Amino acid sequence: MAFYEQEVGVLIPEDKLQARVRELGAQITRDYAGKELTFVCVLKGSTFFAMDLARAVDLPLTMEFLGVSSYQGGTETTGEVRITTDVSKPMAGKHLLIIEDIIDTGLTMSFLLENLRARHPASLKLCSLLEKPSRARTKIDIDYKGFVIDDHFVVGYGLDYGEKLRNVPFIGVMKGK
Ligand SMILES: O=P(O)(O)OC[C@H]1O[C@H](OP(=O)(O)OP(=O)(O)O)[C@H](O)[C@@H]1O
Ligand code: HPA
Repeated sequence: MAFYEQEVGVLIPEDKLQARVRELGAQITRDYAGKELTFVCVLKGSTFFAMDLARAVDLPLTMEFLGVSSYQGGTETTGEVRITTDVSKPMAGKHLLIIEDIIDTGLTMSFLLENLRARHPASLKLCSLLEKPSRARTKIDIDYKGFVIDDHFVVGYGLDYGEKLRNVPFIGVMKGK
């Protein structure tokens, strides 16, 4: 029995996740053909999704990583978004695709979009595996979206609860929460 089975139930199973990642990869491949694409992967939550998606894109892309934190281990945002690690190269003139795990209140993405826009990229788009519209505090347009979910605090496939459960292989919900 896996370590998480008593506390986590399945919301989106692994095979459904992987099938959607392949579809998104094919769509991104078509849309960015002939362009130099840079993934801006948002640490830490998007890492599992970003690694799978990168392998589903049939283009020679570059990967950058940008760390932001606002939940500080809990299930409610602190409302204060901080950059914990910045990208390693200038972003000016590049075709940026932000890779995120979840748009929940939208506060993190609102901050990030403004921050990256100010660096004058050639283009800036957003790919998020999950969207939780019931908790949105600001409107975020998602160019590539995996799944829309109801108001659950989700874990797994990169998403954490108190920094744990990121390595659960599916999108799960905490039992009894
Ligand atoms: O739409 P919002 O309400 O702002 O929530 C979404 C953000 O919250 C999580 O990050 P977190 O701050 O937990 O950092 P982590 O990715 O390192 O877990 C998640 O990975 C998103 O970046
Ligand atoms: O539902 C969630 N789960 C984990 N991390 C999160 N960060 C924002 N929303 C969530």
